Amino acid sequence: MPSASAPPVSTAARAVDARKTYGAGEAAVHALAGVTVSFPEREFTAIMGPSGSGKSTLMQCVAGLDRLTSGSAYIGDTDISQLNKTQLTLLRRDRLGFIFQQYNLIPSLTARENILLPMTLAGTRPDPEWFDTIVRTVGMGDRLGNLPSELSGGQQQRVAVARALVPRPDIVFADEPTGALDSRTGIEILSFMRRAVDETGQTIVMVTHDPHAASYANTVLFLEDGQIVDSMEAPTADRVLDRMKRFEG
Ligand SMILES: Nc1ncnc2c1ncn2[C@@H]1O[C@H](COP(=O)(O)OP(=O)(O)OP(=O)(O)O)[C@@H](O)[C@H]1O
Repeated sequence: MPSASAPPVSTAARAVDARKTYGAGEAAVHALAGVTVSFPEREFTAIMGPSGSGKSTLMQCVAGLDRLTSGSAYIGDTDISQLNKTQLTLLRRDRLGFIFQQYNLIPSLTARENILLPMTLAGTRPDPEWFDTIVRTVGMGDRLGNLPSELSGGQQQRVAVARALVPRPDIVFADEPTGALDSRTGIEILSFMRRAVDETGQTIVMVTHDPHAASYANTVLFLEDGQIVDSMEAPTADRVLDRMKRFEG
C-alpha cells in the first residue's frame, strides 16, 4: 500500500469501456470489447497478447490515430472522442510522440533535421540542453549530419526515438519499436526508452510481441479477444513468456 504521504499517481492516458467494431452483422469483428485501462504518468507500460487480440487497435484509439465505436479515450483530462479532426491532429502534434517499427524518416533530411521535424512543423524550438541530452543518450551525436540512407537500421530507429522524445511529449506510443532490429540493437533502444522513463519522467506505452522487450516495462497488460485479461508488475522475460504460453493452450 502506498504511504499516506506518497504523491498520487496521475494518469497520462486512459480508456473507459472502449469498444471498436470493424464490419457489421455476422462479419463484425470486435477488436476492442470493453476495455477500461489507465496508463500512469512516468511509467513504462507494455501491451501484449496473441495476434489479433486488439493491441494495435487499443494503442491507435488511445493515441487518437483511430476512433472508438463507443466508450471514451483520454489523454490527460482531454476526452479525445469529443475532438474534431483538426483538434486531434493538434493534440497528437503537441502532446504525443510516436515510435513505429518502420522508422518513417524523411530520406532527404539529415538525422538532425528529422529529429527536429515535428518541432519545425509546429513552429517551436527545442530546449538546446534537452536536445543535446537526448542526442547524447541515444548515441547519435556524431551522426547528426548524415542522411537516413547513411545510417544502419538501429541508428535510424535511434533517430526516430529521439524525434519522439525531443518535444517532451506527455506520452510516447511505441508499436513494435524493436521489431525490425537485431536483438543487440533492440536492447540498446529498449534501455534508452527505460532511461527516458527513469531519468526524465517520460511516460511510454509500447505494443510488443517480444517478452524480452516487455520486461523493460513497469507493467505488462495482457489482451485477449479485445479485453484485458491479466497484468503483471515488475515483469521478467521468463514470467511474460510463461504467461503468453497460456494463451496458446
Ligand atoms: N481496418 C480493419 N478492418 C477490419 N478488421 C480489422 C482492422 N484492423 C484490425 N482488424 C481486426 O481487429 C482485430 C484486432 O486487430 P489488432 O491489429 O488490433 O490486433 P493485434 O493484437 O495488434 O494483432 P497483431 O499482434 O497481429 O498485430 C483483428 O481481428 C483484426 O483482424
